Amino acid sequence: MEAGAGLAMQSSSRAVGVGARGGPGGCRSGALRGERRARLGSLRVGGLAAAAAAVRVRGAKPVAPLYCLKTSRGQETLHNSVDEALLLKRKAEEVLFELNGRCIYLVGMMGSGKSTVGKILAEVLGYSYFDSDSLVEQAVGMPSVAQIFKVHSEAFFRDNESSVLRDLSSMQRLVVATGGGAVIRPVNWRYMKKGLSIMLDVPLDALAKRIAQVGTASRPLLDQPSGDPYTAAFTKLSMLAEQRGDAYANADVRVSLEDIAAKQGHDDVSQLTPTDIAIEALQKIQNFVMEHSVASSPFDDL
Ligand SMILES: Nc1ncnc2c1ncn2[C@@H]1O[C@H](COP(=O)(O)OP(=O)(O)OP(=O)(O)O)[C@@H](O)[C@H]1O
Ligand SMILES: O=C(O)C1=C[C@@H](O)[C@@H](O)[C@H](O)C1
Repeated sequence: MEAGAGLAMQSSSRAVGVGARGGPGGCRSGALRGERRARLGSLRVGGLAAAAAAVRVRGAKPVAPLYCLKTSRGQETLHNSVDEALLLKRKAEEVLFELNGRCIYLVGMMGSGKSTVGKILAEVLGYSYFDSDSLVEQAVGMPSVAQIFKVHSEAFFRDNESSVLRDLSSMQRLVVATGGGAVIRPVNWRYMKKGLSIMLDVPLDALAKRIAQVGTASRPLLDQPSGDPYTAAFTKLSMLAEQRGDAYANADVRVSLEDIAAKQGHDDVSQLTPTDIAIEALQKIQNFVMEHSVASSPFDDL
């Protein structure tokens, strides 16, 4: 089956909310409706670091700040998530224009949050979301990447991964969460360079903790039948990171969780929400597009 045949089935641009921690209880961008929307022009962001202290629509005068009310932990969290959702929405509006339909490819190690952050970006940009691992599963007709590796081989998986990326590269307005190893084949970069690529850079310790939490069975390159899952994941991820460092560096922008945490005054990346990361990704995209004047679409000439 051709990889492209499954694309429509997988698309989901409405997959997740944009609230704090990305969880079901998080505050969604729907919070923008009503009177709060009118204040968007100059919202002071109490819940984020000083760097993100103010968001202003061009030419608008500052209005009353929306600070966290520190009366209770719950209220503070609510305000933080409203601040985050508004900032995310505002950034997405700016970036959307500059993207001009270009696709976004998220690259990074296993567990780096490509799917989690990718769904948020797709939702706020109104893009369709695809996961290249899932598309390979559909194309091959097998329920998991792990099974494809077992029954066929890694090389077979990689061939199909390249076909999927080739098919996706002819489209517009997509956010694609790529497989962790998609970066190793130069031909995949030819496809991904039709859009903008973002590398999610997450410390290995945080990756290994995330992966150990859910187990390694679904990730064949990390799977180890016995032993401590954290140690197994950490050891293998360290090796892969070493091998793939240069390949990940091909990405147009790098989003470092350590940098975001430092800006926000956290000493641990685990305190960052997926929304924090999505906001930083949008900011980095905007900087990249402005620096490289790539506002025109690669499809303009076609
Ligand atoms: N910012 C975050 N903070 C804490 N946990 C997170 C964060 N982002 C993602 N996670 C969790 O880490 C795990 C991996 O995330 P996700 O599936 O988005 O990564 P991925 O890069 O798509 O992984 P893979 O390439 O292996 O499929 C999930 O359990 C997810 O809930
Ligand atoms: O890092 C990798 O090489 C992989 C990551 C996963 O997303 C899958 O694409 C597969 O398990 C291989």
